[in-house]
Amino acid sequence: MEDPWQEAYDFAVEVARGAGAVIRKAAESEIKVSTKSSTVDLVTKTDERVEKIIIGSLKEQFGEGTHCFIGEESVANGESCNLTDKPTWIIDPVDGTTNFVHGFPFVAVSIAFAVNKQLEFGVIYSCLEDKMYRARRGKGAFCDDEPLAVSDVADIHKSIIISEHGTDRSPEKVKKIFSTMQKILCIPVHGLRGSGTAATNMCLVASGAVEAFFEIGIHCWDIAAGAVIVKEAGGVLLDVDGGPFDLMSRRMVSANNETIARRIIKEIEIFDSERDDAPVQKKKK
Ligand SMILES: Nc1ncnc2c1ncn2[C@@H]1O[C@H](CO)[C@@H](O)[C@H]1OP(=O)(O)O
Ligand SMILES: [Mg+2]
Repeated sequence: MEDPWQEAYDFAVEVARGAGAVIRKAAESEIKVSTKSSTVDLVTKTDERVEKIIIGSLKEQFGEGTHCFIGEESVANGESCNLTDKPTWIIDPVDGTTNFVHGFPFVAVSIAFAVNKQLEFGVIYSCLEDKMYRARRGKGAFCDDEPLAVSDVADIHKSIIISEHGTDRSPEKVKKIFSTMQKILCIPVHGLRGSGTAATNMCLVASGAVEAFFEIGIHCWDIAAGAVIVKEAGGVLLDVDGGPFDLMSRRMVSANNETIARRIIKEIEIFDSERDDAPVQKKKK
């Protein structure tokens, strides 16, 4: 078969659009909030409902036996988070749940697809802005059919960098996060930002609106689709220690180029976070 995954790619775009419409509608009604690992780790009925809709549609289209599914809420409910060679969908139904709860206007549906552990395509629908980002390996990245390209800034002093604070409030981790941000701010850079969703942050790198986004603590479903979009827009992905990007490692630097990525890496204070594919799966965040 010449182009085996085009149908899956097109279908993912439509599924993301439909899921985004459900989220938009839910954002207009009363949002009932529960918590997962801590009081700041939020989940809503919409997260669970939208994940069921997405996985249900994909299973109906592609069959349950041949394709595997890694979804944020399924993993929180005890399902496995192992990436195998099988065709695998990696799904975050509502990336930016805290934003969704507060009405902060960046919320994204993130759907990625990997085969033989290689990411084939990624779709991110920023549903409150109504922007559809997508990329297929080797075929470029787009936002609503406009090609995307990363910024050409190579001087860190002329950059905007995104990072986030995560959901862990242990003082040692928060201290490292703020110390890293302080060091980067004082390089100095033009500014620090954060949209509250890793998926949208990666789209901002791919669009050239910022030069880099890095974070420790994120999960594979937060960054899988964004990884394809950043790469296809001409950007780079690295581990926070400068090694190769590892989707299951819960940490990542995405940037417009390697010079910017490596300059940021010099300042990052690394802290531990259990891998997504750690042998014993607990409820974690
Ligand atoms: N423990 C964690 N630490 C850091 N970021 C996390 C995190 N858990 C989830 N994230 C994700 O990182 C971004 C903000 O830090 C969001 O995309 C958020 O996804 P979520 O909204 O789906 O939970
Ligand atoms: Mg997420």
